[in-house]
Amino acid sequence: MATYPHGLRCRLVRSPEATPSGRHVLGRVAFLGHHSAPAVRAGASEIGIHLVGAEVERVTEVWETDSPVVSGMYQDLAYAHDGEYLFCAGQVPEGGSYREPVRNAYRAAFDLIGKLDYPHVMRIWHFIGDINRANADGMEIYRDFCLGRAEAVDHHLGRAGDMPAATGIGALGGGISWYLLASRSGRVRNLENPLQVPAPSYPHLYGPRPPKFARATSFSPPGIDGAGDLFVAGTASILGHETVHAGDIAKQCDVTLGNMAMVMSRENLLAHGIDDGRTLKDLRFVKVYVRRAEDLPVVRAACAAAFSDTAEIVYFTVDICRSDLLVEIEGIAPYPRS
Ligand SMILES: O=C(O)c1cccc(O)c1
Ligand SMILES: CC(=O)C(=O)O
Repeated sequence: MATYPHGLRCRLVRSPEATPSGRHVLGRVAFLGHHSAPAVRAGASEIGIHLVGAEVERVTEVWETDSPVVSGMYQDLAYAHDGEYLFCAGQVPEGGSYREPVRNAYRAAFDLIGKLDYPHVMRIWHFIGDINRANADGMEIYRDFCLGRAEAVDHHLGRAGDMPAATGIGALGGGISWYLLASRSGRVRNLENPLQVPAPSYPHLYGPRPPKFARATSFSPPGIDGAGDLFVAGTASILGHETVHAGDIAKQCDVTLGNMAMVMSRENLLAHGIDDGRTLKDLRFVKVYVRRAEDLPVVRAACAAAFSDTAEIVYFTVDICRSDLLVEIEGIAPYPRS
């Protein structure tokens, strides 16, 4: 993915293969037909997320570095780190309420980040079973999750503390599976999108505490100018804070892609003090989440037109954090651009 010293690299692997020589695996995220608990396997942190039916191609996202890795378990979190990068994965079991277990899981991760000294979190992913269903108290599970996360973030960063680009999406299995990437000395800058209200400022209409994430995160290792690796958060058909084009998959794709293009644009990077600019064609690793399987052909066509032929694009059929959203897309535009 990147050619700077201490390179962090992502690969999407469709069948088991050997790690290229000189590379070391920090984390493996296997998208499977079942969940598997975070564990250390062959020296790397590994988690299995139930995101595909038995009939669908399985894929593993592999995070590699070029320095040797130390791995271990910390309170149910499986982690690996190389002196510059930390990968950490966790799973909150299925239950009637997520507020407290999510708060505890986030606290464990903040503790680990502090203890190991990787203060710059650059990206987080969460896969939430029954995301649109009610918990035992009648609150939508996504809102319940957001509440626990917001409380942990308040505690560790303070109310104004900002969080990096994230994904919060459905899963086929229950509970919450999640993983993050952090760095020791790189520079993390969280970006907003002028077309969207920052998620942490969403009105109470969407739940008692807002989702704490940025629209994109620029990660620059020491010595690299510009945006470095640009992580674009899970993005959907939201303008301002409102869902637009409920029920219309083609229009939701257009708005989603427009939001992604805007957050990466030169205009937006300059507005955040970053002298750089990217387009949808710079995205190399794209995950596309589609609520209804019957919408896949329309979404595939929109993505094929928008993204580069050399982009790796993976499609999953899962629920999305608002019941009226039909599609959500995330991606990574790595440094250097090609
Ligand atoms: O709550 C989140 O972290 C989140 C982030 C991005 C998209 C999304 O649907 C949810
Ligand atoms: C996708 C989503 O949940 C958001 O942008 O708020």
